[in-house]
Amino acid sequence: MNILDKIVTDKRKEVDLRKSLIPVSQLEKSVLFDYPTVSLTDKLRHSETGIIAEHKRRSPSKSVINQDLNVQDVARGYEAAGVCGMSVLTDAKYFGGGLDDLLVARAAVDIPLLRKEFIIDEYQIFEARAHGADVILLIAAILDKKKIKRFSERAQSLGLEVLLEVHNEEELHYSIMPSLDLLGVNNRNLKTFAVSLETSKKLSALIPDDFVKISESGISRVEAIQQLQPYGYQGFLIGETFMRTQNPGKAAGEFIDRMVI
Ligand SMILES: O=P(O)(O)OC[C@@H](O)[C@@H](O)c1c[nH]c2ccccc12
Repeated sequence: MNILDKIVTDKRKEVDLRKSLIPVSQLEKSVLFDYPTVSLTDKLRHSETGIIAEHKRRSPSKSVINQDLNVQDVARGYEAAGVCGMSVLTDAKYFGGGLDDLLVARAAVDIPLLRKEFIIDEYQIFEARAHGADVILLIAAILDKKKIKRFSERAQSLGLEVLLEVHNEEELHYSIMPSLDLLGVNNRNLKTFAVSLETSKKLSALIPDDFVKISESGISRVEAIQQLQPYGYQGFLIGETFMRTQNPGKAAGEFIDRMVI
């Protein structure tokens, strides 16, 4: 079993348990459920930098990245740095995150928040909405076309935007549909952890212009972004490069400063 299969197997059990504890009807009653959402798409279309900064304590590929920070500080730091949005890992077992992190970030900042999660069930979309997300991630590698359609339509009906993540041409072919807002190319292969910016370059021409394109993972230098921009990328998802430092907000701010010189 590859790591992605393992994550999905565990996620199935986790979601079934969560569902039995908190029904959708209860999530719908949460204060945040009807709270207005902010558009990441709009922010990226009007930005010259397009940085989406991630909160990630650890990962299966890198083990511990940074366990010592508090989410509120990180979120405020990212917002002050001028990022377009923040991605919050909510998976506990493999990434050390949780839905509480999303709630704390929501209380701290107004920038668009992405729930970074392995979504395999519509229930998780209701959870995302109830915990202050503006955008959800759908990973093509773990979903089929029918699910992508059902989940993305559900998300949009709840006022959320949808970022679809792909890693290869085949995934792109079956998953492009009008109910998506943002198309992300993951430079990291989630099954092998191999990282290559070439993935973003190769797939860019196959993504229709109506979607905002995001390049995800393995970005550590401004030069990488300058290489990707001519391929039409308007968003850049960066985690480790910022989270490895003691002050991710400061690192993001310095990175952005270097971009606009
Ligand atoms: O830390 P990096 O290499 O900058 O990567 C961030 C982000 O792209 C990565 O965490 C990610 C992209 N897609 C995912 C799907 C699930 C979990 C994590 C991810």
